[in-house]
Amino acid sequence: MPTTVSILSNITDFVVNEGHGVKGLSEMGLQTLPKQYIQPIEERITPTTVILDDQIPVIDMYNWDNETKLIGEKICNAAEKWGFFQIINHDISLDVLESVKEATYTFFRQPAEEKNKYSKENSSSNNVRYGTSFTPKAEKALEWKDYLSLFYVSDEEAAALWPSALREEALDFLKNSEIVIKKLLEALMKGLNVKEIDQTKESLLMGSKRINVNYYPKCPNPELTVGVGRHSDVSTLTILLQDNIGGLYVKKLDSETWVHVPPINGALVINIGDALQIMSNGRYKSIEHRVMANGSNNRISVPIFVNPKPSDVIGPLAEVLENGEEPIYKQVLYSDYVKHFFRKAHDGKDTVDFAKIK
Ligand SMILES: COc1cc(/C=C/C(=O)SCCNC(=O)CCNC(=O)[C@H](O)C(C)(C)COP(=O)(O)OP(=O)(O)OC[C@H]2O[C@@H](n3cnc4c(N)ncnc43)[C@H](O)[C@@H]2OP(=O)(O)O)ccc1O
Ligand SMILES: O=C(O)CCC(=O)C(=O)O
Ligand SMILES: [Fe+2]
Repeated sequence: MPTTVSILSNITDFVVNEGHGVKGLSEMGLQTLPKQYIQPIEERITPTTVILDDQIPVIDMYNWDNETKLIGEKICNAAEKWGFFQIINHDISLDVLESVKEATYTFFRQPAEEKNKYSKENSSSNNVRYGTSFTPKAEKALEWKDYLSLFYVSDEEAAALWPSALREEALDFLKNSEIVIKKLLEALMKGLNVKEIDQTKESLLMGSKRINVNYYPKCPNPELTVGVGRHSDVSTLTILLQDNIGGLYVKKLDSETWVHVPPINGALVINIGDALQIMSNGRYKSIEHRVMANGSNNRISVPIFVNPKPSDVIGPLAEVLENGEEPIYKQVLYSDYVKHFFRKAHDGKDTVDFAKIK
């Protein structure tokens, strides 16, 4: 049985290689944050940069069938001004949402040896990955988060490869989100002058999906570290289910200030990702966000990343450039873009420079 002292002398082994994660560290009852997790001051979330008198829009989807245009305009406005919004009355049942949250706990409660079967080193597939922080090998300071990441290929592959602790519940959330994803994309495309989402567009906008489950355990000295560092998602859009703890912060456009995303029971947080920022030639904003660690509670979240297919080439859509607008992004192979994102530590909005016309 390793002692606390021996674990602390080799944090990376215990947390990363043996698969105990930060959950394992947290459950040892640490009083002080290990030095590996101490973030530089400029990366910590401090009250001085958080504003309380503004928040991301909350959009009610209840009357979608009768008010498609009005609700669609609110969605496009939010995508341009905030890049983030919450939706309520979206038609995914509370049961589905509660079940996937519970299953997330079921997965993370398992022993480290069980979860570590899905680590990068041990997983039988690149499409299923359990890990901690973001990309520990490339990070100067680690992030206080464990995750399981599941790339959806087919129900058959999920049945064969996804952990049974959450397979059904994750698939249910994915399947039930399909209708609202299509509504959101339909509205966003109308705002870009795209009349119809044909097969090519469907692949570009939602050709692949990844569902992550994130676990942020209670943290000693939460003010010195982060749950997730500043980043924008590389998706087309992300649908995020969060629990009632809070801690997600979003950067306000064209400012150095941040707003908190308050948990609303039954709501989903939607954000525009880099792929849609690029396709819209910068009209829709893929906004930086980050997660604060929490000193009193464990927190979980479940994002679904709706993406182009890895083999798609993305760039500003022809419909957006029709009026003579100059493209600010070039055409890039989506899998190259994602690999670039995953190979470096979180660095705010720098990923999108990969696609910028210099
Ligand atoms: C984990 O914490 C996160 C995650 C995020 C995610 C935000 C998103 O927006 S995810 C949306 C991602 N898009 C897709 O999944 C699109 C489709 N997928 C692909 O194109 C490919 O699966 C691939 C991701 C490009 C992987 O390609 P492949 O060639 O098969 O694999 P590798 O060469 O091994 O991967 C390249 C490089 O990335 C690392 N990596 C791969 N997958 C993940 C993953 N799920 N999580 C973390 N890291 C991953 C892999 O280790 C490789 O790095 P090396 O250093 O080993 O070369 C947002 C915020 C978070 O905190
Ligand atoms: O946990 C959250 O609230 C956000 C997580 C996130 O930004 C991500 O996984 O990309
Ligand atoms: Fe994110």
